[in-house]
Amino acid sequence: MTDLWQNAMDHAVALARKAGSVSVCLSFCLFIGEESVAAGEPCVLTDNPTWIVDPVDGTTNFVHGYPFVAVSIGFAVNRKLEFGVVYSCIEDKMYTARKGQGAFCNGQLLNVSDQKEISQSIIATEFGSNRDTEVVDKIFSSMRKILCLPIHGIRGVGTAATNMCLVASGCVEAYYEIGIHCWDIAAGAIIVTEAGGVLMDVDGGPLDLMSRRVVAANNKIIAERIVKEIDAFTPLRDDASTETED
Ligand SMILES: Nc1ncnc2c1ncn2[C@@H]1O[C@H](CO)[C@@H](O)[C@H]1OP(=O)(O)O
Ligand SMILES: [Mg+2]
Repeated sequence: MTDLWQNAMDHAVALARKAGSVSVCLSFCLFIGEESVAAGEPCVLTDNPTWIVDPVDGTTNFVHGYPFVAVSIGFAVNRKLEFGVVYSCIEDKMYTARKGQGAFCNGQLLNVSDQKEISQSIIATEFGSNRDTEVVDKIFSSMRKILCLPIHGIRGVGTAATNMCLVASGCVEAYYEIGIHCWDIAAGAIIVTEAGGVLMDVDGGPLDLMSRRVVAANNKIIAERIVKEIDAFTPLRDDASTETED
């Protein structure tokens, strides 16, 4: 039987190669994109097939020439991700994952790290974009507590999509951040789970794509260990102005 979404995924791969020029929509699909939402389009995830796109993830990096920028294309049906494509443009790394079929980087199968000891782990996170001192204090407090568990180190390449692919690749054990948007993490989310990893909210509950909070980890042990140390806060949801009743 023809795999309809595989065809769509191949289309996404081809488009991601044209980094920065993504303007894609099948006629029956909805679209959530950083630029379209900034232009006033709704940001609501329904059961309809929906593209969730960030044409340039790592905008600050891009502006400064810091060499990590990604195109992120997720595709959800019935609010569940069917596939994800992240193209790390400068590195020329194409990460792909189709539900139930594994995660790949340039065609090589990806597996998360099998590390269970937090003290042997590298954790990725970011300082974020919010400069309110209360928020910055919470971000530093979380980092301080996690660093002093202790862990091997903290990293972050400035793009959520790439940070998640690094979890999928086994280079870092986990990535967490508060303040990102659904288009930053949608594609990376399925790449992480297809590589064997787990996703959760920063309070340990299930991931909510619209909540602007994410923990992606190689396993539940590491995820739950860092959740204990995160000073959580609650940014305005991505779907705040468009929430519909279920
Ligand atoms: N207002 C903002 N400023 C900077 N980074 C932001 C942001 N909102 C979300 N992010 C995302 O957070 C991560 C870095 O902390 C990046 O994936 C970045 O995506 P962006 O480059 O597409 O904006
Ligand atoms: Mg982004």
